[in-house]
Amino acid sequence: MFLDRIVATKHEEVQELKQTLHIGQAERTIADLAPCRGFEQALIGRNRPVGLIAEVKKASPSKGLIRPDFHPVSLAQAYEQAGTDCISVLTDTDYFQGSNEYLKQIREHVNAPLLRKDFTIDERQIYEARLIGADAILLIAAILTKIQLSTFYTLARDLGLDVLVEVHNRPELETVLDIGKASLIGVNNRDLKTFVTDLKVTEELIALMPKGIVAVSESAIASTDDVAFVREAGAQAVLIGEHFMRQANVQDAVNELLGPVSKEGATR
Ligand SMILES: O=P(O)(O)OC[C@@H](O)[C@@H](O)c1c[nH]c2ccccc12
Repeated sequence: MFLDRIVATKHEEVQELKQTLHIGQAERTIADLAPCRGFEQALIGRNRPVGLIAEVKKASPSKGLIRPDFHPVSLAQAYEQAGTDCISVLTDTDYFQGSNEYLKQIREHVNAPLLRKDFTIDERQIYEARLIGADAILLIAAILTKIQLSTFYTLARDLGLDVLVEVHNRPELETVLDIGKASLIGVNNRDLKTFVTDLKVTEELIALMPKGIVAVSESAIASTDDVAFVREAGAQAVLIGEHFMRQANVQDAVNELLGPVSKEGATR
């Protein structure tokens, strides 16, 4: 199964990270870094009625090569021009053809808060995320124990990072709510084990979230009807990759899907 393979690959990568990333040294370096840009805060104070995390994504295991003509910095700049609130950057190399380098380069050229999109299974990856310039990390409930979710969450916050905790079903959401730490929760409409997508997952799970959670609907959003559906279901923000990556003009695509930036932003 694909998710098991990815996690196995991550274990190998973590073994390599153990040779190159020393936690004490990382902590000292991080202490001197500029503070993170507020990722969650950017979604709360969003530029449009619905918040947008636009994703820089070259390929995926389910769709293969999505954008052959791939220039990560130009794409991120186009997203920023379009008034995206945040940007997600895939850093996994083997399955998504992403790279830490892409995130570093984007960090140098755009101001929007950045999500390091990867499969975090070890604390070292959290230090690494902060060191390459991320403002937030993703924690995927499907691949972590409750204890890992809790300790990784706290470590990330201690390093100044925001955390998007991703769930796909009710037991995962219940675990995350039971830990009681997450304020930003993403519902992945795609089952990472089967690749089946269904926007109704957003509807089902956001209904179970307490007030005060910033809810993000992730994956398979490609039309204004899709955006309207997940908003109606209570999503404050959407995470969109493939749809934008398939458009020649990414900036226009954002404005067509989400409407123009409105001064009222979240209040409308
Ligand atoms: O390209 P899409 O269908 O718009 O989806 C974006 C994002 O939600 C998706 O890339 C994603 C959501 N959760 C993940 C976890 C790992 C890798 C990728 C993802």
